[in-house]
Amino acid sequence: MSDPDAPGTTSGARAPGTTSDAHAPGTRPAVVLVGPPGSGKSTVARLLADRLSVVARDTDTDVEATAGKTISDIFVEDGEPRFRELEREAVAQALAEHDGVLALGGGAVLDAGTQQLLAAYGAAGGTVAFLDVSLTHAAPRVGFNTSRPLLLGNPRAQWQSLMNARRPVYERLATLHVSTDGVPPRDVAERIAGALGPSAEPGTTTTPAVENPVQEDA
Ligand SMILES: Nc1ncnc2c1ncn2[C@@H]1O[C@H](COP(=O)(O)OP(=O)(O)OP(=O)(O)O)[C@@H](O)[C@H]1O
Ligand SMILES: O=C(O)C1=C[C@@H](O)[C@@H](O)[C@H](O)C1
Ligand SMILES: [Mg+2]
Repeated sequence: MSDPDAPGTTSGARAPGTTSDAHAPGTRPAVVLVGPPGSGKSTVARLLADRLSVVARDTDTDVEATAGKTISDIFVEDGEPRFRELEREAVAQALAEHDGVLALGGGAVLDAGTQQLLAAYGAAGGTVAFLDVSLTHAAPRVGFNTSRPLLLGNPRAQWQSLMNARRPVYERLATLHVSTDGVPPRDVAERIAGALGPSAEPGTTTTPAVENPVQEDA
């Protein structure tokens, strides 16, 4: 059994009121990863956390820990609205207390409150990285099996439909846009680490290579 707080591990949800990561007031994630299913958020979060010597956290894992069941079971037994409620709470809690790499569930950005929190985090200098991927590259990664309840039925069409609806949101909230098509997860993590700049690159003075600066909405 690995140490849950070791660098690169994915931490789960904590009991309300606990502070096992010893977060100081004002603490925020080093980076938040957003993107559709199969974009590599969970995978890259672990690799990037290793790279930065911090802890990775995944709101999907947090929701499952809180509910005591898998996301698929939450969808079937409690419905998507209940899942989204648990997800909204998990995201808010993680944004408030996690100081490592934070991977969000693919649809977390659809919630208006979450959008506000992410916009404020980005405006305050936080990094929201949108892991972009095309259907062609997402398909073999996701495998389109039953563990992703929203992709049941016609997985390819469902994925593309989700992505079409969400792309504007991902792009609006992102402060960093990383295309992952044909890019191995480790290289995706490396690109993000490079974009985070000197604070994530001890001993260097490299200018952050932000590929897609924040776009302010009117
Ligand atoms: N850049 C990449 N290139 C090739 N395969 C990748 C890449 N990123 C992730 N994968 C693979 O794709 C699969 C899905 O990745 P992962 O679970 O990290 O995606 P996700 O964005 O977290 O999806 P979800 O939104 O469903 O949680 C994994 O098998 C992973 O190894
Ligand atoms: O894209 C989505 O809406 C989802 C993605 C997964 O990360 C899970 O959060 C869940 O399966 C829903
Ligand atoms: Mg994931």
